[in-house]
Amino acid sequence: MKVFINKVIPAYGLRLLKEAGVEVTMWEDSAILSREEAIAFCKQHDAFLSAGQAGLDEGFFRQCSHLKVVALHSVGFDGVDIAAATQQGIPIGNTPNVLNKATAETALLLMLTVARRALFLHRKIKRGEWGVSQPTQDLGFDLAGKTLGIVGLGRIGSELARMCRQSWGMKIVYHNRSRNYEAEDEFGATWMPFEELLASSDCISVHTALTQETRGLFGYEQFKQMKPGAIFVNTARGGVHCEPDLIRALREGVIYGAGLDVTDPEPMAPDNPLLDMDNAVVFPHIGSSTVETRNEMSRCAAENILAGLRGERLPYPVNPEVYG
Ligand SMILES: NC(=O)c1ccc[n+]([C@@H]2O[C@H](COP(=O)([O-])OP(=O)(O)OC[C@H]3O[C@@H](n4cnc5c(N)ncnc54)[C@H](O)[C@@H]3O)[C@@H](O)[C@H]2O)c1
Ligand SMILES: O=C(O)[C@H](O)CO
Repeated sequence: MKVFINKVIPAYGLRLLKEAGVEVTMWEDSAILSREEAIAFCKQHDAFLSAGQAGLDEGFFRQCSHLKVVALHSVGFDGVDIAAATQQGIPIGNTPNVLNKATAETALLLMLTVARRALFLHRKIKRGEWGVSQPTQDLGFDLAGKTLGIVGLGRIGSELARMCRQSWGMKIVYHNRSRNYEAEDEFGATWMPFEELLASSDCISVHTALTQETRGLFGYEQFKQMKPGAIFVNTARGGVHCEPDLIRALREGVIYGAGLDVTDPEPMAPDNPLLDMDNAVVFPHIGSSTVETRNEMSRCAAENILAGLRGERLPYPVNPEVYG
């Protein structure tokens, strides 16, 4: 059995595959594979482990209908035509839960960095502007005791809520498609309509998947409905906010600041205005980028591949309906 891997994944997951006798081809070049190149490789293999690949659409799955499994090295599966994979009988797997803490920590890091103006202050020292500090100078604001609004209180949103409630005593409000009663019981989270959450939160963190419903959910009108002193954080997908609207809101001081781990497109161009703004911080999509978490993600992906190759149900299935 042969698996094609389109990027370099941790040795941890690779070892699981090799120890099980799977023949591995891994694309180690820094040049990203085109959709056509990925299809050509997949045609020579029984399974595909994808750490982000453009064009996993209806045509891809039609041309690669022989694949016994496609294992994503991510929890998110936007950009993958799941219905088309299911139609071709291909199980898709992902890596849920193992990255909750790392991604929630990234959101928290962005919240703190923006609230305390950390990047601006770092640049100030670099410019030689660390003079006599005045007690009224370079002030940020406390997260402690403030209201955190979470849009999408699923696995990662709940982890962030837990951290912020337990360690910062933040009040948690949320908007989700359905009520999350466990979270309400565990950390007193309060569900509210989207508009009410916008107006009530000192910090808003986005944790929904990117779907037709959530694309462009945050535009200028939504930023205007937020408190003028509020922070916007997005570690979900860049498509959930409208970037030109965010830039306008930040320039006009409509909101206090923004922290982004995700942008649209990725990678962000080096001349993007957000990179020069003192009230914005951008990370290059590193939510799950810790050694421990990436090892665990590679384990999940390898286990999905092995189960798929054996014709067994995937341990972390995205489309369980494929089993009928
Ligand atoms: N920055 C990163 O590196 C990184 C890492 C992991 C995940 N992510 C992103 O985070 C997303 C969330 O991951 P998760 O594991 O917590 O997923 P999840 O499915 O557990 O949580 C998503 C939540 O959003 C809710 N939701 C969906 N559509 C909604 C809508 N229109 N309005 C309100 N709520 C809605 C769902 O009900 C669910 O509770 C992923 O889809 C991925 O895009 C990013
Ligand atoms: O969805 C995910 O898991 C991340 O965004 C990719 O690492």
